[in-house]
Amino acid sequence: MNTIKKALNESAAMRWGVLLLVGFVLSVNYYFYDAFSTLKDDMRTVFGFTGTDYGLFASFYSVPNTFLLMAVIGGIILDKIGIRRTGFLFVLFMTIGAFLTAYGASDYFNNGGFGYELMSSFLPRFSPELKVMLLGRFFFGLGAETTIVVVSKILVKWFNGKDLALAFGLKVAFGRLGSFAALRISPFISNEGTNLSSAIWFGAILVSIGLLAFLVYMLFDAKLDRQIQPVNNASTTDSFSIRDIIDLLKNRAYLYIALLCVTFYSAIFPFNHYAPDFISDKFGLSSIESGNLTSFLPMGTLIFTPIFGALIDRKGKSASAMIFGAITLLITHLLFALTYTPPLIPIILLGIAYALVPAAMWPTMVKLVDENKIGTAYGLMYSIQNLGLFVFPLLAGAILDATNPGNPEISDYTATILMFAAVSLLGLIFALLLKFEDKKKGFGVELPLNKK
Ligand SMILES: N[C@@H](Cc1c[nH]cn1)C(=O)NCC(=O)O
Repeated sequence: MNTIKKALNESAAMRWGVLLLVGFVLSVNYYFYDAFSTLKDDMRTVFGFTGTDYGLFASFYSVPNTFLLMAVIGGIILDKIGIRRTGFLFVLFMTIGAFLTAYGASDYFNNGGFGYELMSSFLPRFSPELKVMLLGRFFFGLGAETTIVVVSKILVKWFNGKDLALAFGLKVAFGRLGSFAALRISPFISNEGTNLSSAIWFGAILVSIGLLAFLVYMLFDAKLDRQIQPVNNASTTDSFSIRDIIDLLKNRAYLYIALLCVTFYSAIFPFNHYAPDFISDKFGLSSIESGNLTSFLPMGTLIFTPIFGALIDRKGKSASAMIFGAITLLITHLLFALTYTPPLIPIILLGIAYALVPAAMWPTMVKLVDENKIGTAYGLMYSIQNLGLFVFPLLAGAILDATNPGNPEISDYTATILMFAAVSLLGLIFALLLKFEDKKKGFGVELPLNKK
């Protein structure tokens, strides 16, 4: 009788099952990241948060990843101690952060519960609930970014040579599904702020279910390791050197793509934090209506990112796709800031940019960097990106407050959105520089990703 067993990753059903499990972890990550954008106005009425307070809250996600370089360090830890221990640790951080955030917003805490006095005893400019929520956002960000790097490594482990690009496109789609759900469910539960705390607890509970899903994944990961360990042992000993980071930063094409990454996402994610409130204020919609409208964005990208990814696999033109996406983003912000074009039109344009650039940008890394340095390359790119995700929500909140004195119910977002347009213009310049550098050095960024 034949006793040779297939490794788990050779079964298509197992691979897609694993994608579903870790995709769920990403969905809850993105859910909690985006759940607050439709609650901005509710946090203003319930907690008296100003635009600056809200901007600070959104920005705190990036503090550990930028100032403590946690995304790079997380990537290095991942390469050293492996997927299971790193993944568990960082998904746990994400869960602790989500629960801390919900605790800070809870009625129990705000009625003098555990820690309230302590939190009232310093920095009186910030309310006790904001301070606890900032701490929660810090831990959530610390866990969430490295979790994305861990999931990328899991996909390489299971899908390398077997539909890897499609798996990466679907990974982005799972994230967008979480954002879509957040924009729909969060304002619905909050019900104009009457159940604000429940809306945040709901998100935290989802994140904790993500931790359970990761624990289940760990069982499969351990089994796969038992099956493939002898084969892989020889190739997993590449140690980290600071020289790797210096070499990356000396590679101009890598630098341009990292700068495109920070500017492109800084004109999207921080904008998304304000989009439902902006649309509601400019076009006179309720928070549920503007949340529903904004949710077309992740819904569209959920469908189109894997499709654009599959096209780039076959036809190439990644640099051109990034340039086209950057131009579309610039047009979107100019339409939002300077015209009353029905908001669905700029949202569709934004969706095209938001699907096109990520589909082209993330896989292009394999053309610029050796495969054994790719974890460090992504980690460094995420840390640089988080600098933008820290600065721009803060700047947006400060511009909003400066141009709308007195924290009014309806705000004029023109100056804030023009700031996002300026950032998009910078992104376009870096996309063009990338294309020129590729032409000069011949990395092959415009060539298809699939090998003939
Ligand atoms: N670093 C993440 C930021 C993020 C957004 N939502 C949750 N985390 C990122 O850039 N992801 C790439 C993407 O295209 O979603």
